[in-house]
Amino acid sequence: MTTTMPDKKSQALELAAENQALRTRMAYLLEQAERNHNIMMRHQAFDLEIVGAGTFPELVGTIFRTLPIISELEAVTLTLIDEGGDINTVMGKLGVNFSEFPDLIFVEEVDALGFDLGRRNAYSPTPKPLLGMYDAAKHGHAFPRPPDGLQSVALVPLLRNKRIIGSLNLGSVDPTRFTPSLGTDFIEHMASIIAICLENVISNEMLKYIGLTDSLTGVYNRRYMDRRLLEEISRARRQAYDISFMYIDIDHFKRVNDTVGHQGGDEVLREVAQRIKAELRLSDALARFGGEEFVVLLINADLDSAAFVAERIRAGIAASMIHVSPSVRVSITASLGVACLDRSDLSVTPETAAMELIAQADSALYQAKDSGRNRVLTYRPGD
Ligand SMILES: Nc1nc2c(ncn2[C@@H]2O[C@H](COP(=O)(O)OP(=O)(O)OP(=O)(O)O)[C@@H](O)[C@H]2O)c(=O)[nH]1
Repeated sequence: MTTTMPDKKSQALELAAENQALRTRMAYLLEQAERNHNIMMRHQAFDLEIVGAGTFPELVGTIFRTLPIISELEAVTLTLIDEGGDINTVMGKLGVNFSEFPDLIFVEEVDALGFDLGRRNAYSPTPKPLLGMYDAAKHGHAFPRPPDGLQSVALVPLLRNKRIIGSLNLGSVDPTRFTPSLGTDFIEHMASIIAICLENVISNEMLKYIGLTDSLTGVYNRRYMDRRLLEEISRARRQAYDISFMYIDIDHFKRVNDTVGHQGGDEVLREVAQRIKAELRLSDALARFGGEEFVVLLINADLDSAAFVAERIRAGIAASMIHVSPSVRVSITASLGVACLDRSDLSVTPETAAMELIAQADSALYQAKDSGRNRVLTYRPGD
């Protein structure tokens, strides 16, 4: 009877303390839930953004810009498998500037990604992410510019239909961020969305490229040149520099076909395309307009310098015989017509200016053919 009071008091104190602890725990859990909710929302917005990316630079740009922020990471890099360098070549041709993406790494084969793949076959389980402390010798290939104090990393395979297309590489200065015991569902899910988006934009860009190139010679086609010409005419007018256009037509190509066959003729077209290309600058554009006709758009070139390049191309084509097979060689010449864009009349639309420029080069080519072939003629207004 006499001892119950202190007990009750201490019980009450204990309850109050427990209550307080529960409240603190509750507040912590609420804060965590809110934080997770925010992270989820940011990731959902990120997913929407990358799913909506229409081009390769837009997609990788978004990944490198946004992912480090929403995931609170100090390093995010991407390694892509590019067997034979096709992705690199096509993206480069479509104007992707890889120097803008120093954290984009291309490797030739899957072994270079650093996953422990062992002997794989169609039934092998999909490889799991690699998580752990950063080790320059082991992970350096995935972090070409490691941030100061990089501590823990996750290398997450990018998978499409069980095929590894690359890896998403995440790095943190927090040593506890990526530990081998951490659950990987979240980062695997993120990597799977990134992999789908990457595959999508890469195939879209490849299709775009195929639609703009000539399948026989690999140079651009008429559709590309028509578009590019309009862009370049507008730019040349704005920035006041010269552009020139050149028609190149192989002489007596019908005879070549008759002599070496259509396949032999195709081989000649491929070789001529290479010989023209060898004389051009990277900024110039070469296209096959169809048949045995090539055109070149020269940026920052007046009529005289374009004629000089044309003469080099003519000489390059005529210089040595073309091997169409180990036992058959043919001599080829070409005629060239060159014209320079008239920038004086800005009331002319770029479309009309393009048509005029093409027609002027064509008329110079006609004269070159007419006056004996294997020569360069220029179009000079008023001549
Ligand atoms: N092998 C091959 N031949 C083609 C291709 N496209 C067009 N040709 C041929 O190119 C030849 C063009 O002949 P023409 O336009 O008469 O001109 P040419 O014989 O080159 O004579 P000139 O231009 O006047 O010097 C035709 O025989 C076409 O069949 C192609 O993709 N491959």
